[in-house]
Amino acid sequence: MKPLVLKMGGRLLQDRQALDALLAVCANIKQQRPVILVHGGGDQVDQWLSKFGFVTEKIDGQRVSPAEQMPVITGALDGAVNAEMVSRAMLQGLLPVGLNLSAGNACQFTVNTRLGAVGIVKPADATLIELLLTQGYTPVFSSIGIAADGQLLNVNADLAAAAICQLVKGQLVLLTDVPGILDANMQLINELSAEQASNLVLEGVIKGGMKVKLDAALETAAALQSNIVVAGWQNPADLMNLMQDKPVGTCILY
Ligand SMILES: Nc1ncnc2c1ncn2[C@@H]1O[C@H](COP(=O)(O)OP(=O)(O)O)[C@@H](O)[C@H]1O
Ligand SMILES: CC(=O)N[C@@H](CCC(=O)OP(=O)(O)O)C(=O)O
Repeated sequence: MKPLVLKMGGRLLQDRQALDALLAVCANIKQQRPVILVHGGGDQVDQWLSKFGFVTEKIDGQRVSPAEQMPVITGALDGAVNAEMVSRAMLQGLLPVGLNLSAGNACQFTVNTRLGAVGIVKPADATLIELLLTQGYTPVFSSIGIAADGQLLNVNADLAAAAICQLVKGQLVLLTDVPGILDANMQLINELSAEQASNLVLEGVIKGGMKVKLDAALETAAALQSNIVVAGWQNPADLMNLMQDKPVGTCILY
């Protein structure tokens, strides 16, 4: 069965009850099919950078990441947040293995120099992931990558999840802190075509972090010829419903 590639936004880690409930659902799903987790941590990076006295900004939903800030960004995403995610997943019996995007050459990168040490991620080698899945482990990816010359790179976690999903030809679900993509009246959009989406972007209705999520979803939908769901993490039953093909969140059509 197709692996489920689940992206969890960093805000979820600040709500331990919701995180544990969601990971319990993942443990359930894992009895039927492989699960891969990819996590963000944007809020945690904000906190770490400010503690270290750095000022930070985002352009079009992506963090400007000067090389001198990368030890702090890496410490937050591939250190504290990844370890926390692994620890909570372990408690749910998921047999998690913490990884970054360069583990086993899973992904390769070019550098988005306009944003500093930000990686443009592409899927590369699935060998390690497949090995782990075959043995019953749950890969838990941070969104840190390493360029061919060894430079540490910050990758938006939605785009990271999209690349991992394309690599394993999985089912991508992007979980966030809102119930899905909302229209101009803040109502949930149930289904969205690429054309409708681009109009909503032009109208300024879909922006910032949600625009990046949409890009990640559209790219993966086209690559895998399958629909991609953006949904909220607040109600863990939603994920179970989604696995039973019930409509949840916003379905982005390929
Ligand atoms: N049309 C939209 N519908 C829903 N959220 C939107 C929309 N446009 C912008 N957003 C913003 O995008 C945020 C989700 O993106 P982001 O903060 O990057 O989440 P995550 O950390 O889960 O990746 C929402 O909390 C909301 O503030
Ligand atoms: C380049 C870039 O923007 N990287 C993101 C990586 C973390 C992330 O995407 O976290 P969420 O999913 O919690 O938003 C950042 O530094 O915030």
